Amino acid sequence: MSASRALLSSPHGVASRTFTRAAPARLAAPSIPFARSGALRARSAILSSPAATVPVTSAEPKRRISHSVSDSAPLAKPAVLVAEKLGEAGLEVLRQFADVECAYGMSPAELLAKVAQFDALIVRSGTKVTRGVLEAGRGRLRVVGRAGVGIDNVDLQAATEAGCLVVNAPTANTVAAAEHGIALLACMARNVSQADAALKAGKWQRAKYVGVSLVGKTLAIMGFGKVGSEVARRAKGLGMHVIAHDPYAPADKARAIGAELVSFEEAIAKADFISLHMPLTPATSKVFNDESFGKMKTGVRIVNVARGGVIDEDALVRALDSGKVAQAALDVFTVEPPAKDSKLVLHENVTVTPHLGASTVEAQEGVAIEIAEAVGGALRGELAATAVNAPMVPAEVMSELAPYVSLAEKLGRLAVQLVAGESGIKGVKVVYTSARDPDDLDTRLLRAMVTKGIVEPVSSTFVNLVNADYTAKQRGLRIAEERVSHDNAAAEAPLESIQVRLSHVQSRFAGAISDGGDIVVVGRVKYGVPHLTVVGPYEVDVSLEGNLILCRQVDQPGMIGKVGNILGERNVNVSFMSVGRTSRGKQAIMAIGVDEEPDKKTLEKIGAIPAVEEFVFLEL
Ligand SMILES: NC(=O)C1=CN([C@@H]2O[C@H](COP(=O)(O)OP(=O)(O)OC[C@H]3O[C@@H](n4cnc5c(N)ncnc54)[C@H](O)[C@@H]3O)[C@@H](O)[C@H]2O)C=CC1
Ligand SMILES: O=C(O)C(=O)COP(=O)(O)O
Repeated sequence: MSASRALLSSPHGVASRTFTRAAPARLAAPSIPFARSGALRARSAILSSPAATVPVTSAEPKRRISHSVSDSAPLAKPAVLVAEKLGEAGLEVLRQFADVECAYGMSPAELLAKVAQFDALIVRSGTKVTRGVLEAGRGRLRVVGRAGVGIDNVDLQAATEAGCLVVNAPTANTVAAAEHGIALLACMARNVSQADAALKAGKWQRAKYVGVSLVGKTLAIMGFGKVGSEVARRAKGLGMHVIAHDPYAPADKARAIGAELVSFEEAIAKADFISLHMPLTPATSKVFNDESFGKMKTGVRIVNVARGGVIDEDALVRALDSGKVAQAALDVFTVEPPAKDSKLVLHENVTVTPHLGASTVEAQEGVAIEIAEAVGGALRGELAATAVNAPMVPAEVMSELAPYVSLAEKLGRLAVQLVAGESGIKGVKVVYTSARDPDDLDTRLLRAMVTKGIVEPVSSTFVNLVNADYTAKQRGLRIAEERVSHDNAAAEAPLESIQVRLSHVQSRFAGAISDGGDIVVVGRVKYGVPHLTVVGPYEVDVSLEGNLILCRQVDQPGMIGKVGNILGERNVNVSFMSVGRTSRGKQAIMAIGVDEEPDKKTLEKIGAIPAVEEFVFLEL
């Protein structure tokens, strides 16, 4: 049996059965059951790490990466460069297996000059691990450890190209960030930093610094993930009314904490205080801008311990000057450190801290240990649950399976980008249609890819084969699977189609909602390329490459030409176009593959065509 066939083998042995997998309670190295001989080889290949250059056999107790040293040769200790302050407890862990050099405050040139002498580099948010750094380290540098959550300072693509594994420490600083959010909230409301500065300057100004109370006020938490939900818990304890906006969070998780999930518009309109906890993604970049500030209550107060880039900082200065926003408390900035003459930082109604969210003794100890262990494990070639750029499957297994793996991820990405509103994702169902023997369909890898597609575009979590089920469980995503037999015994392809269904969820594109009220997308592989074949009730056929515009319109002649012309005029190259309709003369949808993202004006022009009822731009 081929490696890819082995990957699809199943222990279940029953066709057309429905089963819901409960994700494992504890994270463990995955055990993938295989029914046939040859499977073990495939299994060990799947589990070997990204930089794997030596395929290993299942008999080996530990898996290794990129070591050319034979087992009998004495192994030199790896060298680890720690470029930013790391907790002593983590340094102790590192020293047990590595020669450790701490070189804090290096200039970019110093880092470039040094990095080639090390097997691993550990950083926090203050060091830019650029393509140049990764190229300078090529040949020796195998692991970059980010002692914290956000990896926006690491060039992931360059790391992957250099065969360098990037690991992070995503959980140990959650509580610290939440506590800092609460600290800023209270400080801001009571003018603590302004009053402190005044008193130290000899001014006793009790009347000037009358604050506002928190109890009974409405706090909107934007981004109900790890940090946001901890802030919610604490704010409830302060007697605040907590609402939250997170289109991808499960409503029952919010309910359990006593927070109500609402739409973006409702959250910002109702809030007295707004606390930001979403990751910086293309969708959240500058989402707090003139328009959104305009919709807030006059006198709203804003806290940001997420990433500076989610706020248009010039617009915030304008809103502070006009009094629309009464106060802001900021731990993070678009550029760090911000300019010394930054109007925002110097604004009298703004409280600032220099990216201190994760900076508690306890969090730094936790993060340091978490990253030291992750780096140690990665250097030994063990599986890294917190690997950020680990590919799911090594090359030899990918040959036949690659398009299905990509299809599963892209359907997940597509489905999650269609989600809108306040209800959150209640459940995910993946339906595989296959002509293969039921024993030959283990869907673990495909399920992991769907999870990756759903989670990564909207969070700071990175999903790989090791952590997929754990991540889904942690986020409250219940992923049910169904396998449907396809009656085509001669079919060579492992799968006919994959359907991803998000149950009872609101959508940015009503055309993606099926009869049952679910967002439904279906795809299949054609000529080795993943294609989208169904959206909601509509059949389409568009290759899943580049980006996609979905457009719902009244079924009438000339629509393709109109939309095509608008895109052509703006130099947007159309790679694919397909129209699907439920019945003649009623409604149709157009799926248009485009190489580049059309600008706002172009999209508005498409929306202005009278027969167009709705449209959405999706990144694949
Ligand atoms: N200031 C500091 O020192 C620290 C900052 N952070 C930052 O805090 C942020 C949150 O971190 P975690 O909670 O660990 O991440 P997380 O991934 O657990 O949570 C992020 C949440 O935001 C939601 N989200 C995504 N797009 C959204 C949108 N458009 N609108 C509303 N919600 C959206 C996601 O569904 C997810 O639930 C990250 O940006 C992280 O880098 C984290 C730790 C320390
Ligand atoms: O973990 C994160 O995302 C943070 O923002 C913390 O950054 P730091 O490690 O304190 O430089």
